[in-house]
Amino acid sequence: MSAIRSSVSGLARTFKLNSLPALRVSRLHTIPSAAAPHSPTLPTSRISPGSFRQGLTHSKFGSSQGQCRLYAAGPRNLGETGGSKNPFPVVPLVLIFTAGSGGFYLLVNSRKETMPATEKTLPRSPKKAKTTPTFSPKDVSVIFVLGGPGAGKGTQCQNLVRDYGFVHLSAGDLLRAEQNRDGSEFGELIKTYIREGRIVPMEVTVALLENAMKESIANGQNRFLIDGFPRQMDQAIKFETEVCPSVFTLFFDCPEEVMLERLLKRGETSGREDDNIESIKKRFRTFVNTSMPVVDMFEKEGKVVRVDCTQGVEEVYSAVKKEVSSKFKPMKEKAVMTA
Ligand SMILES: Nc1ncnc2c1ncn2[C@@H]1O[C@H](COP(=O)(O)OP(=O)(O)OP(=O)(O)O)[C@@H](O)[C@H]1O
Ligand SMILES: O=c1ccn([C@@H]2O[C@H](COP(=O)(O)O)[C@@H](O)[C@H]2O)c(=O)[nH]1
Repeated sequence: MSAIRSSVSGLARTFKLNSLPALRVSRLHTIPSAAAPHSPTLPTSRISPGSFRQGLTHSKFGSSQGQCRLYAAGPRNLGETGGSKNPFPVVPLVLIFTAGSGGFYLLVNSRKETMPATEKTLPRSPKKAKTTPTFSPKDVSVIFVLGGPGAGKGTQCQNLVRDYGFVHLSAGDLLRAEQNRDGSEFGELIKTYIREGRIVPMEVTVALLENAMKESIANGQNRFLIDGFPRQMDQAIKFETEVCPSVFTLFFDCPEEVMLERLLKRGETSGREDDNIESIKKRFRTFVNTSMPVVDMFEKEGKVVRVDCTQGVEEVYSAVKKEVSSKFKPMKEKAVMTA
């Protein structure tokens, strides 16, 4: 075996592989050498995944050249091969090399047969997580608006839109619109999650928000109230890492009994499938268990502005305005036409 190894590494440093498709070879990168029992004649300790990687780095598989350097080791003295005194060592070496190449080919082909169909089409390296947000906080301002169901988030956002020119994006509204969109592949899923008061998988919601933001930014708007989001820790991290870090979170503090009363009243006319007592109770539970930890996390970062929401709409808005004014200027009064 050692003679074979020496011979191959010393003599056959370059050989043609242009008949092997690149896919089969690239697949070898992921095969541990321990799982390569198919060619007893093949010196697997030399043809480690690392060796292939190194070889492939310098080769042009699938190109017209189609040659692959296999080993980095230097050439060996032919006289060392097995200590043989044969003055013509070329013939056994050629035989050994041919056997080795055949074994190699069989090994490569056997991997191809056992490869799952999906893996054949997958890219070799998994998609890397995004590390830079799409929008810079220098250009785009995001305020998260959080609070229990029925606390009055939407109501106060409307006031801020009027006075400060924010774009109001309610995650719940976006999800409901997607749910009702003809042909949406997520419609049924969203419906079930909303009815159960559960949090829709974040990829859907983050994509809806990001798309809506892009549209508004294209229209020259760059201040956003993101209402009812993030409601779960993973959403918060994904959004701030991949879309845009927030300026702060406006948290509407409201006891459950007040929220329940408001929601039941709203349910008389809202037509919302989750404004009923069963769904409301589930939403309260989700809020306490899943969404409050997000508020707590931002609070620890000193990024929460808490507003008491038990008062009437105007009183609550005075408190909201005070907080928002410290960071954002109100829009100028619209010019009024006079006769
Ligand atoms: N301060 C308030 N006092 C009395 N009623 C209010 C007050 N704020 C909002 N409401 C009413 O309570 C109901 C819930 O308000 P709103 O829809 O703004 O809450 P929300 O927090 O956005 O709810 P959800 O999270 O379920 O969308 C509405 O009918 C609204 O008119
Ligand atoms: O980020 C989010 C926001 C909302 N949902 C689901 O929508 C409903 C209704 O949300 P509202 O803010 O009350 O309009 C909520 O109960 C969740 O089921 C979500 O999944 N993710």
